Amino acid sequence: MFHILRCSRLTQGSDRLLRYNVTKSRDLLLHSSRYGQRSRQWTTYQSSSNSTIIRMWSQAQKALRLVTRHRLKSPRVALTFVVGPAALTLTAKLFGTVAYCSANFNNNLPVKAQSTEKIPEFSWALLWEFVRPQILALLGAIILAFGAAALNIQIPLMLGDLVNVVAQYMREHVGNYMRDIRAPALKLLGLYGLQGLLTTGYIILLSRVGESVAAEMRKSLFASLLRQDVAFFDANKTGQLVNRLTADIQEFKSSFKLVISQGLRSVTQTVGCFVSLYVISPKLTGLMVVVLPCLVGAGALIGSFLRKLSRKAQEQVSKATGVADEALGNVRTVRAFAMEDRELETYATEVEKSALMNEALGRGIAVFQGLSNIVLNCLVLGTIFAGGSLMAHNNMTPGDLMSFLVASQTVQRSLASISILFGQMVRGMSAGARVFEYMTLEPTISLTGGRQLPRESLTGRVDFLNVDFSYPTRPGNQILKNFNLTLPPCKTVAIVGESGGGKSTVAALLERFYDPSCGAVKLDGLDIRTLDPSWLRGHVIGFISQEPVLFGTSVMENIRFGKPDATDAEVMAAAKQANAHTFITNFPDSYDTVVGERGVTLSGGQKQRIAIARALVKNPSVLILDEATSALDAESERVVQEALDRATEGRTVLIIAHRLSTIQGADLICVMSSGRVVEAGTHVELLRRGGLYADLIKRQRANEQKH
Ligand SMILES: Nc1ncnc2c1ncn2[C@@H]1O[C@H](COP(=O)(O)OP(=O)(O)OP(=O)(O)O)[C@@H](O)[C@H]1O
Repeated sequence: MFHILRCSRLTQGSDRLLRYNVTKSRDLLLHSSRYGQRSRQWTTYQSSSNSTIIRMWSQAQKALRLVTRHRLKSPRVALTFVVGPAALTLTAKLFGTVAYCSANFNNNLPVKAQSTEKIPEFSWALLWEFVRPQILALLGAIILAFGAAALNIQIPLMLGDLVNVVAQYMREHVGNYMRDIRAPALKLLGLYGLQGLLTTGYIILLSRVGESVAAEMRKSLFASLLRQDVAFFDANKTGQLVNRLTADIQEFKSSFKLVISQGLRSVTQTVGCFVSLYVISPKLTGLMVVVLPCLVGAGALIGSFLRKLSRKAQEQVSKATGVADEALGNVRTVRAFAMEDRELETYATEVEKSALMNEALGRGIAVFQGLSNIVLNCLVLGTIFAGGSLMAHNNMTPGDLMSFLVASQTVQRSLASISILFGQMVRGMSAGARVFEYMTLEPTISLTGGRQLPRESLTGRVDFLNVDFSYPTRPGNQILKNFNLTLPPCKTVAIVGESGGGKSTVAALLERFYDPSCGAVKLDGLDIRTLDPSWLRGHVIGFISQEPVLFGTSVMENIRFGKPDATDAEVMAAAKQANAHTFITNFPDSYDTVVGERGVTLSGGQKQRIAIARALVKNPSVLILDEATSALDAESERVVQEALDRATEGRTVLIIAHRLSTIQGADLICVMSSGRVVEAGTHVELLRRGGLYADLIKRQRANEQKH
């Protein structure tokens, strides 16, 4: 029965592990679930230990009844009947649980935490900044946890007193059993009650501290991430950044809480119970001091082997999850190519590999547990033999032996938990260090600071003067070389040229997403590096891209994104200018229509017109259109083009174009090649010149005729 129970718990453990990994890609779920698992496991571990003591006591009572019935008065026999079976159950159960928990705890290590990626340094000073506002609650939690641990040291001694009363009554059959047992029993009960209260108190306080520290860390990290340069996001994957915001902070919070509560408790109990053990029986304690380190060492060896197995299994599960994540994320492409079966096959292969690895891990855990049970039962038997011999020579009472066994279990349990907590602390500090790394990162282009020009006097003239530029992620690849271009106020300038020639890069420099390595970008004759970047992006420049990104909120909120304090009337005026008002008001919820994730419920043309309204609501002096109509069909293009023509009136406009038909009316067309402008003029002038532009037009017309 015991074995079946254990097996079922093992299976549950693997299932949980698998579920946990399957949700890995969904960071938020993963981490709440991971924490859930950890606290569940910890509770299992704790409650099973506590229930073991209760079970031990009830078994001892059963044995006592047996002894009384058979009038067995010899202490040796009493020992065998009373303490022996109970202690055997206790130790087997306790260490079985410890083995299970240690193995399973390690199963749940995040792959990332074990990977070989460079780990930044942990900053205690920064942690202090977050903990300081909660210092009173934290001190309160520490005091309560310390009190609970101190009481736990008393429990074995009081259990011993209780057993001594029982044993004496059995031996002598004098006195009033109920009267004699009442005082120690009530004392023990009071102790349990007080310990329960202290435990509740410190868990509540610690959870308050943990949650508030984690929330502040999240806010601070998110604020720091939002401040970073665009180049930072070129170099770091969004998933990894979100991971720091969720997984790492969750890991740090769990470790912080566990290390303070359980760590303090375990260390206090280990030291306290060890002193108790020595006071009860120095000889037996000496024996334990010799044997215990050998067992702990052997356990650590097997544990490290299991950890390696666990890591491999988890990496495999992550791989399988990656396949599912990609297929589900790109389900339209999978459907369009009818690749469902192939995706399923790939996923199934990866899942089967991970199942095999987890099975091997399960076998390893089973062997570990089996061995632990055997060794620990032998240990208890040894203690009983040695203790029995001491009792036979009247050097120990049954109560002392009971106290010794319970206290030694507390020591073993505390040692096991310290070893687990040590690993947890290392992981927590690594996670914290990763969080602090980005929290302290200073962007090279700050969000604010610099001049803001009066709106009335702003002409909107833009100059690119001798600009050289390479992307920070590819410093060896120079995109712009001595690039010069002027956008005269209220004129439309189009840039055309080969794909990858650097047209969008010009727009990115104007928005000051990057700074040129040489030369300058000027607005109204002022280097934009001297201007306030938030003012520049928020008030001066409007940007409409080929694939507009909308947020999953209402149409109203999406347009207002361009100017948070815009009134409803301003939003509607912008929508009218963008040819969007009619289709928006045709929706049943009008401007309150929720557009779905990234605007998935709208057509391409509708999305684009909302994006135009979003750009127009801030009434920008300079408008950048990056291939704004190239993703649309002919009818949508016509409607959007109409909106754009209206939107560009009275502004300086930079059009980045592929389809040359849309820019023929531009005041100036610049042809880019090898990172610089090689031809410039109007459509007619350039055609007449018969250079690169004329070639591009010819090629495009030929292509159109072919189709
Ligand atoms: N964030 C980035 N990090 C590194 N390199 C980049 C980045 N963005 C673009 N590039 C590179 O810079 C070069 C110019 O890209 P850009 O997008 O400016 O070209 P483009 O002329 O707009 O191209 P297309 O017409 O195809 O959109 C390309 O070689 C591209 O690979």
